[in-house]
Amino acid sequence: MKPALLRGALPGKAMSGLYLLGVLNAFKAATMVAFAGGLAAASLELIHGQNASGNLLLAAVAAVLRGLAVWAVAVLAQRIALGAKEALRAELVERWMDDGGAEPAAAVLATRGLDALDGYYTQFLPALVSAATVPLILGLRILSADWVSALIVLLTVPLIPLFMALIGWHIQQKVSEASGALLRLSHHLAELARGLPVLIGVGRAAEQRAALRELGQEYRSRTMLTLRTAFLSALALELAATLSVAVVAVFIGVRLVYGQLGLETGLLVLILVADCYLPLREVGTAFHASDDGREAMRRARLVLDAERGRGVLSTEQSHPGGGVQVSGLSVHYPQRRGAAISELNLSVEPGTICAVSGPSGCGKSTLLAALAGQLTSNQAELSGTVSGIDPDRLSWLSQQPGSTETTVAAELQLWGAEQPTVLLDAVGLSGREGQHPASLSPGQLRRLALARVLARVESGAQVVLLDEPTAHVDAESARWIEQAVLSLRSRATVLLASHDRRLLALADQHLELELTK
Ligand SMILES: Nc1ncnc2c1ncn2[C@@H]1O[C@H](COP(=O)(O)OP(=O)(O)OP(=O)(O)O)[C@@H](O)[C@H]1O
Repeated sequence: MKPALLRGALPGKAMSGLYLLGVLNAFKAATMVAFAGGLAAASLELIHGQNASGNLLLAAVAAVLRGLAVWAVAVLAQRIALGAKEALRAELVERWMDDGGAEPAAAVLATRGLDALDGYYTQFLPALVSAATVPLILGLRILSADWVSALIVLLTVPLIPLFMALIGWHIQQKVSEASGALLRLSHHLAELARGLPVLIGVGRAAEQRAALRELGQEYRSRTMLTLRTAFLSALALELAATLSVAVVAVFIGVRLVYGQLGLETGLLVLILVADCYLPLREVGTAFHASDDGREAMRRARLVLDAERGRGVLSTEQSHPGGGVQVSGLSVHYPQRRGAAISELNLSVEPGTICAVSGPSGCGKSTLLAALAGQLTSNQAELSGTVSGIDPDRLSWLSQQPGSTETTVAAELQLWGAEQPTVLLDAVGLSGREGQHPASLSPGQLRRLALARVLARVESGAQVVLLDEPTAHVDAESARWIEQAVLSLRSRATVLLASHDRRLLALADQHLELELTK
C-alpha cells in the first residue's frame, strides 16, 4: 500500500524504485556507522601513539562507499522523477486533447506546471526515504554504545518534524494562492488570445496590458513569499538540530570529565549524532522546497480525476436519431451564486433545428457545453436527465473552435471527411484545400469549423450543437454559415445558440432562456 503522502504521486513502476531507494539508504547508513567506528578508533590509537592505519583505511573505504551510495540515490531519484513526470504529462495531454483543448489548466500543468515536480521527486522523496531509514540505523548503533545519548536523541528528534509541521501549516495557504495566481494568469492569457481579434476590432486591446501586468506582479510576489518561507524554515530546522547535538555533546563532555564514559564511545556517538538529525532536516528543507510540486500534483489529480459532465448527468441512450430530450437540467458553477441553468426541460424532434436564444449570460453556452459533456465535475455541478445524445455521434462547435492540422483538407479529413472539396464548396472555401488553417480570416475559420461539422454528420453524427456560429464574422461568412446550418435540417438534430436574428429565423423551434440570479 502506498503511504498517504505518496498516493497519486507514483505510478506503480516507480514504487519498486522507491524500495530500492530504501535499500540504498540502509547501505549508506551502514557505511556511516563503519566510518564513525573507524574514525573514533583511529583517533584513540593516534592519541595513544599506536598505528592507526587499519582503522583509517576502514574509515576511508566507508567514506568512498558512502559517496557512491549518495550518487546512486541521486541517479535513481532522477530516473523516478523522469518516469513519473512523463506518465503524468502523457495523461494530462491526453485529457487536454479529449477536451478539444478547452481546459487551459491541463495545458499549463502539462507544460510549465509539472516542472515544479522536479524538486518533489529529486529532493523530497529521497529525503523522505532517507529519514525513514538512516536515523533508525544510526540510532540503534548509538543505543548499543551509550543509552543516555540515545535517549536524548529520542527526545529531541521529534522537535524537527514538529517545527516542520508548524511551518508547513503556516504556509500551505500561501502556496495554494501562488499556484492559483499562475492559473488565473494562464486563464486570462487564454481568454485574451481567443478574444484578441474582437478586442483589436473594437480598439480595446491596450487595456489588457495593465490587467496582465497586475496579474504577473501578483504571481511574482506570491512566489517570492513561498521562497522566503522555504529559506526561513531551513534556518529554523538547522537551529533545532544544532541545539540538539549541543545537548548530546554537553552530556558526553561532562561524563568524559568524570570518567563515566570512554573516549572512543564519546567520539563515536558525537560523529554519529549529527548525521542522525541530518536526514530529518533535509526532509524539512525539501518539503518546503517542493511545496510548488505538491500543489502541481494536487491540481493535476484534480484535472485528471474530474468526471465528464454528462457522466454526472443521468443519461438514457434511447432510440438513436430519436431527437434530444432534456429534463430537469440544472447547472451550478462553484464560483457563481445561483444556478446558471435551473430545472430546464426541452424536447427536440429528430432532424429539426432548435434555436436557443436569450440575453448574454442566460446560459446558452452552458447548456450546449453541458449537453456536449464538456463540463467537468471540477467546473460545474450538474443534475437532471438527458436522452438521445450518443457521445460518439455528436458534433459540438464551441465558441472558440481551434484547428490542429497544417492544411484545410487535412483538418477536414481528421474529422472524417471523405471529400473535403465538396464540403469546402458548401461553405464557400473552394480551392483552399492546401492552405494552412492559421492563414484563414476569423470568418473563414468559422466556415471551416462548420465544414468540419458537416463532415461529422456525413460520417454519422446525429446531434449537432452549435454555439454562436456567426459571432464576430463578416456578412459573407454569415451567409455561408446560414446555408450550412440549413443543409443540416433533416440530416441531424440541431441545437443552435445565437443572438443572430437571421440565423434564429431558420429554426423550427425556439427555446428562450432567461437570466437567472
Ligand atoms: N466557468 C464558469 N464559472 C463561473 N461562472 C460561469 C462560468 N461559465 C459561465 N458562467 C456564468 O454562467 C452564466 C451563463 O454563462 P453562459 O456563457 O452560458 O451564457 P451565454 O448565454 O452563453 O452568454 P453569451 O451570450 O454572452 O455567450 C453567466 O452568468 C456566466 O457568468
